[in-house]
Amino acid sequence: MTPHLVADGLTWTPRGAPPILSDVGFTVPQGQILAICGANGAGKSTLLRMLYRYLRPDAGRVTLGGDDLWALPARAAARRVAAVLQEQPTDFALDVREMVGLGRTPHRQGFAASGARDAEIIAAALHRMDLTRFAASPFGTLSGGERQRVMIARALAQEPELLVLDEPTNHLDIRHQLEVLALLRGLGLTVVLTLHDLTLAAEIADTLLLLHRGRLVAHGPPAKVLTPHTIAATFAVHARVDRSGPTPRFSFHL
Ligand SMILES: Nc1ncnc2c1ncn2[C@@H]1O[C@H](COP(=O)(O)OP(=O)(O)OP(=O)(O)O)[C@@H](O)[C@H]1O
Repeated sequence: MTPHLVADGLTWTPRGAPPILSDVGFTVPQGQILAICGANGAGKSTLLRMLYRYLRPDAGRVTLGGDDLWALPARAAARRVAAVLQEQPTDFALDVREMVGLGRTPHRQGFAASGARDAEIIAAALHRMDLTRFAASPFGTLSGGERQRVMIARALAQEPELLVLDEPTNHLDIRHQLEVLALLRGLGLTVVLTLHDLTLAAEIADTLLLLHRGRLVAHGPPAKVLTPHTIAATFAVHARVDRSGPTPRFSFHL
């Protein structure tokens, strides 16, 4: 089966600095979830930026459904890839429905007003993220976790093929963490996300990629990738992996 997303040889070096990413490659089949894990500064957000067409790699390629992402017009790429980032927007004057409605922008023709179909899609995204009661609230009055759910709803309203999320469970309480991850699983979309919590990553991801100083340490099914050896190489900690339950549990020490 042809993978839906292919990243090949991704490399990026800022001017006058050492490489941030070196020859990173992976594939993600249609509808699967890839989790990227690594220490602070490992290059995870930099790698995501190449997938949502924000940072052009110095070398390497990203293809989605066989199309080179960097050869597509920006607007076409924006219809196909949605990103939920750690930095949240500051347009606090918009209400939640308007904020989610921004996800429809790449689908509009010229200055056309949003139509009934847009309104339906926005309402469905609000409902999915348990935000309907906040629809008329100003974005700026929401809690950090509620804002995070708005950003995910906005990405869903975009109806992308590929959803990229940078630490999507940040700010979320335990219930909403589990709900968001369950929702991502149920979407049927190709998803790439970064997560610091290895237990959550092992639970949600079909495949997991470990990055250390911009280089790939391991890539594959979580049970194969997350070993004491690879965790030590990635995070410089000793790890114990308890595999007695349905999903692995980790304990760490220095
Ligand atoms: N434009 C830039 N110019 C120079 N260095 C950069 C630039 N962007 C990122 N870096 C550096 O690249 C490294 C990787 O950054 P990145 O944000 O990708 O890490 P990360 O793995 O997402 O980290 P975290 O877990 O802390 O979010 C960091 O050391 C960062 O300082």
